[in-house]
Amino acid sequence: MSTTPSTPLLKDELDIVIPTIRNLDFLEQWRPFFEKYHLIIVQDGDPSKVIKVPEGFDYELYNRNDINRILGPKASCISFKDSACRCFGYMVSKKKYIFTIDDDCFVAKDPTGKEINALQQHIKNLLSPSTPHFFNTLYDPYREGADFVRGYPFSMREGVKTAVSHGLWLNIPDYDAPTQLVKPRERNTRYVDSVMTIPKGTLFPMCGMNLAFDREVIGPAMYFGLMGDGQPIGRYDDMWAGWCTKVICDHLNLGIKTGLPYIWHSKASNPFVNLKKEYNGIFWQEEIIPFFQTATLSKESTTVQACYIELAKQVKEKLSKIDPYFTKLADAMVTWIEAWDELNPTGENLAKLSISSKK
Ligand SMILES: O=c1ccn([C@@H]2O[C@H](COP(=O)(O)OP(=O)(O)O[C@H]3O[C@@H](CO)[C@H](O)[C@H]3O)[C@@H](O)[C@H]2O)c(=O)[nH]1
Ligand SMILES: [Mn+2]
Repeated sequence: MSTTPSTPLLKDELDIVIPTIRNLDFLEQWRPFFEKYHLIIVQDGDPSKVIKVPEGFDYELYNRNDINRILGPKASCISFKDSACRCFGYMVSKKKYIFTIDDDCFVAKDPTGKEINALQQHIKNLLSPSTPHFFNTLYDPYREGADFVRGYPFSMREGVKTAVSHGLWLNIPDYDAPTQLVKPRERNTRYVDSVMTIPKGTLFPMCGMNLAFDREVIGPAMYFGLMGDGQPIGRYDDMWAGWCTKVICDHLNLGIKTGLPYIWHSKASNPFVNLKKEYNGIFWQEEIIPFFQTATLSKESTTVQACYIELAKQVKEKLSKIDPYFTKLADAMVTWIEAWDELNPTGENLAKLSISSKK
């Protein structure tokens, strides 16, 4: 008889956020795993298009008109005609956890042929600690049938709170355009049965395709940077969020895990279109990465919002020399936090709001 403790459903504490430009038939395959959850659908592109959602799902849907109505001028920080728009869903959610998935991602099978409940694995990842300060060579020590290995300091075995769970993809890998062009037929067939904590001080390329996070702990850092219509860059929205989030997680002693669960990524987007979107990013990231690698946050920054605002100031000071886009991005980062706090008033920022309204 299995003694493995069952994973809580968290059905009333988790929203599923889906950015989309198409009908959501893909949900049929996820129905057994998703039907109990509330969906937040962020419709991108033409707001007059009707997005069909299969019967039986509980959802709220926001198109561009809704985003403009709700945020007013602050809607300028939400990308248009890019999957980065998904972060609006994080902002309007009222739940503790978020899982975001693309509409061309389906249920994958593990090597035994069993369908993978990606959401359940993300919840497992988020509910168990991370180990960013000392690498466990047997990977996730909190997993059934594993543990800390010899030489792992007992004083560090409690781990830290997990803020982000980064899942992977079978079939179409999340490659950049140059790699896609060179290896058009490459498919990811390797199922690696592992979850690892990304060590403190190490950045990683966060993909928004199959991603979950603790919204109460790290939500304000999950701004998917300004991309798409009118912007000189695309397909770096999730990367930007991941780099900001990792610097802030390291500062606030929070963990990020990557590995299981896998989803089945069914469609490769057009590599030529992607090359146009990524072009600047491929050059700029050679300067962006050293910026994040050397970014430091002050000890006075003890909340995600404070860290994020401090980071935005550094982006404006240190990256604007690359391109004026970074001044716009830094301003959008501040607007995002203002919008987040407006939609998610807490004790602290309520006090600030009341002070500013008395001026
Ligand atoms: O203008 C758009 C285009 C697409 N979407 C929705 O976003 C996701 C991802 O779209 P798609 O699967 O077509 O693109 P990919 O290249 O596979 O996406 C990966 O690259 C990253 C781009 O930033 C993204 O995070 C990865 O998932 C789908 O749900 C589309 O419907 C959109 O909203 N607006
Ligand atoms: Mn895709």
